[in-house]
Amino acid sequence: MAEEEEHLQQLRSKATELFLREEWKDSIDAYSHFITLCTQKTEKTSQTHTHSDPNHLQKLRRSLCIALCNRAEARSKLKDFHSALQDCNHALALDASHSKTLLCKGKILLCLNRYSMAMECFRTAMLDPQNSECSNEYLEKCKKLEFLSRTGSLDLSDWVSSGFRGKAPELAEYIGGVQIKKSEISGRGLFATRNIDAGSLILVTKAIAMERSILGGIDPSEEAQLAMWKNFIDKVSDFVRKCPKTRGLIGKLSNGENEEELEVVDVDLFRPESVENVKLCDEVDMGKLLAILDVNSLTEDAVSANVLRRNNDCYGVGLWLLPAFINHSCCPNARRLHVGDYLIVHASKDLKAGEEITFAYLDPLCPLSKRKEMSMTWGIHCKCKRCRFEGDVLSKQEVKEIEIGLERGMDVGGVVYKLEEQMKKWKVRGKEKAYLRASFWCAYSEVHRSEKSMKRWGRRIPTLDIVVDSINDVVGGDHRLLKVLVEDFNLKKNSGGGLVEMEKVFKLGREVFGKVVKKQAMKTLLELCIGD
Ligand SMILES: C[S@@+](CC[C@H](N)C(=O)[O-])C[C@H]1O[C@@H](n2cnc3c(N)ncnc32)[C@H](O)[C@@H]1O
Repeated sequence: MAEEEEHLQQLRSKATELFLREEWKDSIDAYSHFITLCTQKTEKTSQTHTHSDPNHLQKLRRSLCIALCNRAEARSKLKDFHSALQDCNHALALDASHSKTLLCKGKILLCLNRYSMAMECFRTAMLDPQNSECSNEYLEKCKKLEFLSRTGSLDLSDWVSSGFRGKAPELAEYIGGVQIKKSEISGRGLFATRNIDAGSLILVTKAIAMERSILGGIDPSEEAQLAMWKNFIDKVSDFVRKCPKTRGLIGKLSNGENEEELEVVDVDLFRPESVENVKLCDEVDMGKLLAILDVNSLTEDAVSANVLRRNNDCYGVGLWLLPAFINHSCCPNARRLHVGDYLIVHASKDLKAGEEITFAYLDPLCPLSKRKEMSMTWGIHCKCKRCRFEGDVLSKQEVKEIEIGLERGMDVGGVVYKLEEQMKKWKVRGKEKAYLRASFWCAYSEVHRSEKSMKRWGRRIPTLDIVVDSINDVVGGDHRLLKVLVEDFNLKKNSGGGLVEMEKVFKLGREVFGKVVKKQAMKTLLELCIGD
């Protein structure tokens, strides 16, 4: 008996030592060994009641509770949140008021963005004077995040005003008025359930996994990209293995095949607090997982990420679950912004209830042929209204000549003039005119930048603000259009005018960056936009 006690004592000391040295994996193994033996001993003792010390059972339970709590903490350090939570629940079943476990469980729930549940833990942990100060700090943080996640009232102003320097602001997951439905574009899509005005927040989602790499230069080597992609896959598969909920949800994403037959998923499953309702799936095989990542992963190419990348050549790839239901359109109505591991999606046009929310997976200010080429990498064959219209027009000899002329370095003013004249002849108006202008944006912007071209063509082609307005109407906010407007505004401001232009700039600014910043921070963004 004494030998058994001594062995347990030694095991516990070894596990604690490893834990204090932050050797998480080894300490988990040592605690697991201790927990198994201690559980057996506890059961035996409680069955026989033969031990002379009446406090013995209580001591064993206490040791078991502490060991489970420490293993939970070690597991959470390795991001094995599911098993860590199980340990916490087991420990709390032994002692419901064990404040260290309550604190540990609260922190894990906070990492999983389950704010209300975390708050409960911190409130109870506060009852222990030893942990009350720390629990209170966490409780306050949790309250703020819970409010953010309920209301979506995000404000990135301070961070933006500092030029994205320093620590990114604490964000919370938020799901606005959206639902997943069958889409006419392909498979399932994300739809607005209420009217959402341009600039308003739609979603804030934390990545399942992200990999960032300092790739150096604008054209990183294939080797560096492959290494980053491999690390990313390892991270996702590790997470999927450890977390049944994530496994269940990833299994619902498209792998690019038979999309029309895929199940329409309830958006509530993606709320961090609604864990228990997910129908768990045992396994996602590696082949399917790779296909899913291929179809649904996003690179960090949004504006804030670009700014970050400019500072340190950082480049990232990640998987965000709910945004993975957003289909592509060449006339998108939503944009994304990256902040840390979070993806922020906002409306870049006014959305009507019932309307499908779409991103541009590829540059919408490109000619159809280029867009087709780029969409091959996504494995999609876009059949949006714009592509269908341009497909018809492009078969016309005159447009072919315009394209060839551009490729051969023909005077851009002449190209724009010819295109505008042809559109008049074919009676192309409104949106359709904007489709073609968007496709030839390069030529429009170049001619307006060149004094020489403007002298020659200026009076025969539409002004830049007419072009920007019409393109903006179909592609939603775009930073290149914004840059033009800001430059125009600066010119007019210097000659004493510019109020109307300023209003336009701020409107387009909200479409490009979202309403997540105050006016002062928007000015910083506009300056960055010009500098690009
Ligand atoms: C990120 S998923 C979007 C959600 C997907 N429709 C679903 O049901 O899960 C990307 C896949 O959707 C399809 N897709 C998205 N936009 C498309 C478009 N404009 N045209 C054709 N297919 C599209 C393609 O199969 C693509 O690989």
